Formats: sequence, C-alpha cells, structure tokens
Amino acid sequence: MERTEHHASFGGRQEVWQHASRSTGTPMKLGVYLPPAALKGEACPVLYWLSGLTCTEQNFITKAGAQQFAAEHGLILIAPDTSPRGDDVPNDPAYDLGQGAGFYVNATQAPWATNFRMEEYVVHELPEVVAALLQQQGVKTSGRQGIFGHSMGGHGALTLALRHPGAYQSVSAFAPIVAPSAVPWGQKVFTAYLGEDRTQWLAHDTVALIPGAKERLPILVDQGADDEFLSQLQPELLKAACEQVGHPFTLNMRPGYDHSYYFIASFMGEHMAHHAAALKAAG
Ligand SMILES: N[C@@H](CCC(=O)N[C@@H](CS)C(=O)NCC(=O)O)C(=O)O
Repeated sequence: MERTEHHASFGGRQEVWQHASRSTGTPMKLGVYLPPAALKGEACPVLYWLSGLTCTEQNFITKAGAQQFAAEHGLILIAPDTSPRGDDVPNDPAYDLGQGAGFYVNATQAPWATNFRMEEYVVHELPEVVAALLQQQGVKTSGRQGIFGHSMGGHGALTLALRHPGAYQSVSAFAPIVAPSAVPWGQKVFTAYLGEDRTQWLAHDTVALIPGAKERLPILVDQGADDEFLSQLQPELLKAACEQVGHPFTLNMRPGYDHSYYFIASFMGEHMAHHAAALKAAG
C-alpha cells in the first residue's frame, strides 16, 4: 500500500493511495480525504463516493468540491477508481464498456470475469484497505459508513446499499442510472458482464430491487432537468417504485443543470448534510 499524493485541504488532507487488489488482480487507486476532526483523533464516519463512466479516482477529488463539507461535518471521504485498469486487463474501444466502466458488479462472463469484480472490491475489500491505511496514520473511524455516487456510480451506490443491507447507514445519488435493465447503457454492459439472462440483471437494478428491499434506508436523489443523458437515467421510474412500497425517497429535479460535475458541485453540500445527519443518528 503506497500513498502517491497528499495535499492540505480545508484544514484536513486529500490523499491518493495505490494498492494491489485481490478482487480485481490489479493495482487500484483511491482518493482519501481526512477531515480536521480525524487528524485530531476523533472517530469519524466513512463516506464512499462512486464515480461515473470514464472517471478515475481523480474526477471527484478535483471537481466535486466535497472537501469543505467533509471538513465541516467530520466525514472521511473515500473515492475509488471505477474499474480495474492496465495493458493486461480486457478493454473495449467504447467509453461505456471495459476500463472506466466497471458498473459495480462482479462480471460472470469472459473476458471480463477475472478482473471486473467491482462489487466485491467496493463492498468487501475497500473497507479493509481503508481500515489499514487509516490505522497506519493513527486515524479512527466511528464504524458507520455511507455511500453515494454519480450516474453509473449512483447506480452503484443505490444497488450496493440495497444488495447489502446493514453495510451502509446512508445513501444518495446524483443523476443515477436507476433502471439499467431498461436503458441502453445498462443493457449493453449487463449483456457483456452478466450474460444474456435478464433475471441476472434485475439483481443489479435499483428499480427492480426496491420492492423486496430488506431495509428502507431513505434515498436522496438530485437530477439535472437539462441532463443530456436523461433518457438513460429516468428518475421517475425510481420515484414510482418507491411510492408503490413506501420506500422513503426524495427527488430534487434541478432546472437548468446538466450531467456534469458543475451540477454535482452545486448540490454537494446538501448531500453531505444528508449523510452527516444519518451517520450521526446511526450512532
Ligand atoms: N460525454 C462523455 C460521457 C461520459 C460522461 O459524461 N461521464 C460522466 C459520468 S457518466 C463523468 O463524470 N465524466 C467525467 C467528468 O465530467 O469529469 C464522454 O464521452 O466522455
């Protein structure tokens, strides 16, 4: 495990770490923000951010403006890469498949199944990696975890929270892909990673998971009304699914906002407050 970057930020520290991943069989990078409270020895909750298509660990830490709110609320922020990478890792020329497009599932199909194990990585390996690198720096955590993300990463945050009840105490998303089985991005990637059997896809589809959810963790979603990818996102499908079973759900449609990090940064403070409140209430 190696620290490759560190920068003072809002009284805390933004770091980047690299480690050998047993889940993906590749080196993986992650952004780690330590708020001032953590550096002073307070036990802080951990909030995971999952990025969208084409992103690395860098997009969120350089463009979302989240550090100021993490500093204010005393949250440790973890931002992993979106997929395994490397010359020996399968890839595709399109931006929405292969490297940079892990979709937070464990692929079952060749040639992806060996390395593309992002669900295993995020849910099981990452917390161990984070615990180890925090311990190395004498930083304590409260044992509470939240998860949020954008687009493909919004899909990741919602499905991982729903598929692993008890693992996360707060969840939210910016412009998430809520029904991957019903839209081109999801259909293409799920066919490649999970195969032709659509019943396998539904286990990774937020709208399909809501009716049988084991816990009703409140979901906060922000969506730009002028998002150029709205047809791939369709937040109204999630609204309807939540209404049908009484799953607590807040959808903020934001007129004039697109799909970019300008949109994300504009509402980051509200999402961080949502997580801070839920993680504090969870103890
Ligand atoms: N038009 C984009 C589509 C991909 C895209 O918009 N990716 C979003 C997530 S789905 C993103 O966060 N891009 C990186 C950034 O804005 O920093 C491309 O072809 O690169």
